[in-house]
Amino acid sequence: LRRVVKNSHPPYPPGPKPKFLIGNALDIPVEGASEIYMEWGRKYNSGILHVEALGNHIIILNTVEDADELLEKRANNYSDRPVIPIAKMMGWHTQMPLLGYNDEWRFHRKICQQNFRQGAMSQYFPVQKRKVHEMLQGLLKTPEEFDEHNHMLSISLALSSMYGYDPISWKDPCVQAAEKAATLAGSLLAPGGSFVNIFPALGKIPAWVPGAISVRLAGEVRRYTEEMKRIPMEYAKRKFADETAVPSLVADMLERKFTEGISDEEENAIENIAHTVYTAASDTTIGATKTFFYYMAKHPEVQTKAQAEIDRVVGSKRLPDFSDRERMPYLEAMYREVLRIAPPIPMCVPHAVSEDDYYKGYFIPKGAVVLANIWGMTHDENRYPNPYTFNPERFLDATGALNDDHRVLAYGFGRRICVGKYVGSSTLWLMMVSVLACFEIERSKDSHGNYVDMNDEYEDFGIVRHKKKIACTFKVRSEEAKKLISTTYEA
Ligand code: HEM
Repeated sequence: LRRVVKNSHPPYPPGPKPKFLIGNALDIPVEGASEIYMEWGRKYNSGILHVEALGNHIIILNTVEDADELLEKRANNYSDRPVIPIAKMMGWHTQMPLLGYNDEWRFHRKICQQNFRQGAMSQYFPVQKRKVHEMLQGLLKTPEEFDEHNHMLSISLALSSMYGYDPISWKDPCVQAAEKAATLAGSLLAPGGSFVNIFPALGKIPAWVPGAISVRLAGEVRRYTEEMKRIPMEYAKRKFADETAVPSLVADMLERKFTEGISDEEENAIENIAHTVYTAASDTTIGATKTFFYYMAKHPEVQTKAQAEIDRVVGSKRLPDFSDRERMPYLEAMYREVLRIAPPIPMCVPHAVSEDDYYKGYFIPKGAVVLANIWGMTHDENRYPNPYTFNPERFLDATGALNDDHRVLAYGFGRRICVGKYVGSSTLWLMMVSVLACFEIERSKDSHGNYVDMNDEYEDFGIVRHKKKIACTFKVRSEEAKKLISTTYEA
């Protein structure tokens, strides 16, 4: 009786009824989770939901108000991360988004904040401009390979700014290792992607045992991940020794190491951060760029308005620059709309609860995983009327100036909010404005001149969601634009 009294607590938030022994294991969605959780929200008439599978509790937050209350105001209790057994087997457990809420994470976060705060952004402008110009050059030469140019922009930008490593082609061994690691890891990290996440003991089965697929795949990810770390790190060290290193996070660390001296802890943290940025920054920026291409091809009228603003502010004698940003409200609204209509991490990176908590009369147990449904929040009709329509004007007032909705929910919440959001924002903005300054993006046509169907689907890779490949063309806007791309690139 004493145990029953001690263990009694208010109810969990509403959700599907758990089944005997397995709880909600079969209810937890594997694909399109954000839409399903929104439906549950309507069904159970609640913005906060609960499911339980094999002793693991999951809390889903469908509204900004609940996310603000728990992840922001009660951040002390909601900033941990769940332990994901397969991540350790892949060698990803030291990546910053997966670190627990502890001193190691605080130390990493401090270094990131020093390097990626808004005031430090101008140090990345030269490399961002160079990489975006390389993308324009690629789109000019081989427009049909727009998807590869998109991947190259994000991957090479991260490698260049973190290590001073400049991959020149898609076939670069480091880029290849990154692509393979990301694809395999995506499938293993997806909900239900590996039984090891549910039964950690399965991770101890040797890879050669028939059926130990997750163990084998995790081993492959680990090998590719080691390559992703080794190749650019060795390169950075070689360049430093030759005194030919260009500015980068790692070059700066090596410089300080051999002049003033730094602790092993700091050296380790910087190596981790360099590697984290390369994975955290690329998949998200690639996803947002795919969405941008898709909506431009789908909505030529939006493209025309954005190009009119670019022509008015920048003209045709130069390419756009960061100093133009403040004078381009329509482009800014478009950047916000791209991240609203398709947030690249629709269910956020999971947070975890450090201590038992009570909210709105419900019980939230210690250790519960908290999923913030970012997609659900950016498709809330009360916040964004006609949420499925791509409409940058929702971020403008009647005079065409930006309204006061400055918050980009796609970057997450509280103390774990994306620490690279200013880097992401400046890269995406410069990419969008530069591509539109130089190209018309159009739906592809068949041999009879009829538009071919656009694929409207998205697909999930682990926690990241990307637009499926689309058929579109990139036509350079003018001879002047063509010349600008070539000459700026050569300069
Ligand atoms: C469009 C671009 C991006 C989007 C949409 C995005 C989104 C996110 C989200 C949703 C989170 C989790 C937030 C939370 O847990 O509440 C996150 C975490 C993180 N992001 Fe980004 N991100 C982007 C670009 C970047 C870039 C460019 C960098 C690096 C320069 C970066 C580095 C990180 C890191 C290190 C974390 C982990 C933070 C922590 O756990 O404390 N991200 N990002």
